[in-house]
Amino acid sequence: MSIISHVIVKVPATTANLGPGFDCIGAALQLYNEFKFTLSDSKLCIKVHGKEAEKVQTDSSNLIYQAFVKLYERINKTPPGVEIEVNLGIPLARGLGSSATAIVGGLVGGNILADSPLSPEEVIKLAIEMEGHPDNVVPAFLGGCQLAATSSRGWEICPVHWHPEIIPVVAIPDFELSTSQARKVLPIEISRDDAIFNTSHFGLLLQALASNQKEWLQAALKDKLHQPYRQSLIPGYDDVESAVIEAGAYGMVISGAGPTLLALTDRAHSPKVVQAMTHAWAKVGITCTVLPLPIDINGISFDFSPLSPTQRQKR
Ligand SMILES: Nc1ncnc2c1ncn2[C@@H]1O[C@H](COP(=O)(O)OP(=O)(O)OP(=O)(O)O)[C@@H](O)[C@H]1O
Ligand SMILES: N[C@@H](CCO)C(=O)O
Repeated sequence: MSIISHVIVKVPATTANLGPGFDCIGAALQLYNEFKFTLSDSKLCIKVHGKEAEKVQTDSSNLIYQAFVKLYERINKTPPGVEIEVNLGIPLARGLGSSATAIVGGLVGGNILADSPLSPEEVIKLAIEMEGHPDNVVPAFLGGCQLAATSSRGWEICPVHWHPEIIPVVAIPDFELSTSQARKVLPIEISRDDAIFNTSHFGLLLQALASNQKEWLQAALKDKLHQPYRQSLIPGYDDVESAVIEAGAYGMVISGAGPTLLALTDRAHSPKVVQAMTHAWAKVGITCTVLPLPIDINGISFDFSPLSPTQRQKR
């Protein structure tokens, strides 16, 4: 029996892939969704607040609720009645890990209300299983920049040092691109040359992120696994990239599956890069919100209240 009446879980946005690290690396950003789970005797109730709130399902197909139910399935218990209140700070289907926040939020909220039967490692594993790849859910849960690789134990998760002088700037356009649509355009097989290209550039990326070595970062953000195939889904990609380089950034990549674009820059060039992204996209008729977003180093955070003695007696 739960001794907790409600829990609030805050989960950061994430930017996955970082160029050559398709499906294996991602970093948490200081932009958040917040989920409040309250035990309830009545049927499921989901309330959503914030911009784009009307786009989120409020029935049992809601991804947060699906994750909540999954948690209870994993521990062989019937899910309790719950009211879910969502404060959306992260735009949906833009490549900033909104689905990962819903999955992580639902699993963590469910686990806490069930008195934490699963360890953090088990919750992360379940989140990867639900999302299908680790590069958003792992940094969303743990914070910082995280690399995940399969192993005989399941997953090896490894923090990646991110030099504090490397500033992420995201340009979030006013159109959506679902991850499933952006995955459909990818080839099933790639050539050996492209595999070597990505292996070498990904190795360089890890060293470049840790050292802030300018030339390494400039080269390391290149990729041949997904970006060349996805660029045509993002109008104005080449214009924004040229403007960003001209403004002094190290480079630009697609954030997650897109359409948000991520520039990496040093602190001094950050204001110019913000302007360049805004203007370059406006020139091709696309309105966007451009934000320098520092790395979140904490991952999930939560706050909960115990049941009152009267509530305990009722249950
Ligand atoms: N806060 C939320 N509550 C419920 N469902 C959500 C929430 N955020 C996202 N979703 C679900 O996830 C879908 C978006 O997932 P999708 O993977 O396409 O985009 P993303 O996670 O924002 O981008 P990326 O995976 O590239 O970072 C939404 O259409 C919605 O169904
Ligand atoms: N690695 C994933 C991230 C988006 O969920 C992709 O690029 O499709």
